[in-house]
Amino acid sequence: MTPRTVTVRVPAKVNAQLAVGPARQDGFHDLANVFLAVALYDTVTVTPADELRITCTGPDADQVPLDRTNLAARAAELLAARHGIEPDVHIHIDKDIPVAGGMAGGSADGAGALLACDALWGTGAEQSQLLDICAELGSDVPFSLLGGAALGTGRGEKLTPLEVGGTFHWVFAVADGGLSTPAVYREFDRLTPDAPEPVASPPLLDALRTGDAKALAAALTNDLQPAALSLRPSLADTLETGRQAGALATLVSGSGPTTAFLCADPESADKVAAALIASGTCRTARVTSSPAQGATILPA
Ligand SMILES: C[C@@](CO)(OP(=O)(O)O)[C@H](O)COP(=O)(O)OP(=O)(O)OC[C@H]1O[C@@H](n2ccc(N)nc2=O)[C@H](O)[C@@H]1O
Ligand SMILES: Nc1ncnc2c1ncn2[C@@H]1O[C@H](COP(=O)(O)OP(=O)(O)O)[C@@H](O)[C@H]1O
Repeated sequence: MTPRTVTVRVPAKVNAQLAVGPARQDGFHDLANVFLAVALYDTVTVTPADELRITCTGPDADQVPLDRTNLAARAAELLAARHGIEPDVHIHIDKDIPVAGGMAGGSADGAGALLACDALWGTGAEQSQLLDICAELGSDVPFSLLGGAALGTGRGEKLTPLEVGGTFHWVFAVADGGLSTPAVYREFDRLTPDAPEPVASPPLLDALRTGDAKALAAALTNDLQPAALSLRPSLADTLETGRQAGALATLVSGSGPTTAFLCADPESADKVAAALIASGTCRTARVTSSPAQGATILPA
């Protein structure tokens, strides 16, 4: 029997390494993108309806498009088209991942809607077919489906799962307003005319495998960070506040403007979050951990 409603939980991500090569002919950039899923989640619920419609709740809900440009709507349309059915479904997104924050919230909703519609419609797609649709939706979407940790090559859509030997503790400082991912890549091109081919860092992969937070802190890099700081110079104050409060490492999350702080333990993370909130250099700060499971159907 096919279910009447399906709810899927999908994690945000941070890029432990984001090595960016030169712009390709198609406008994308080749990456060595070490994705790490973090335990901040959107939940996507799908229910049969007369036609495709989207609703959204959560603190940033007013910034989420409710038309067919929403990645969750596009996911439902792509899956339905492949199976010759109509995408008549109500998709509700309960959004906890910051919008346009460099944490792949839209990608999470795309992956979540795809998995949920597959279960609702009984289309029974293999994971490899779902991953292909994810790659059509966006470079980060396959990782949202997979979760855990993975190296993304190509434009980030070709994934190799990575082993993670422990729990890492993070604080994310949420900024006011988002940053446009294409604009940050354009600024990267301007600042980095001779970008080398991107390569994954062996010390970083070792640190993930052994679960060594200090080694991971020493190896975190983001080639988009100078571009994000150039477009949003105030992020430097947020990074400095977290560093002074005891973070092991500070980093812009992907294309930003969310900033990420790797901490030694949950107590240190609480202290860093409190300092960030008190400083007024961010809208809010969230304490969480990684790795986190990819898109998961919740029990009815
Ligand atoms: C930077 C990263 C790091 O994981 O994520 P965010 O920080 O935005 O979440 C990703 O590369 C974002 O991936 P995603 O948001 O899925 O991007 P897409 O929809 O595929 O592409 C949007 C635009 O970003 C640029 N883009 C994206 C990926 C890539 N490898 N090279 C690019 O140049 C292109 O201008 C493209 O038109
Ligand atoms: N489900 C969605 N949730 C959030 N944003 C979405 C969604 N679908 C499409 N978007 C669009 O994608 C843009 C990037 O959003 P998001 O994925 O949250 O950020 P980022 O790419 O920085 O991780 C938003 O500004 C919005 O216009």
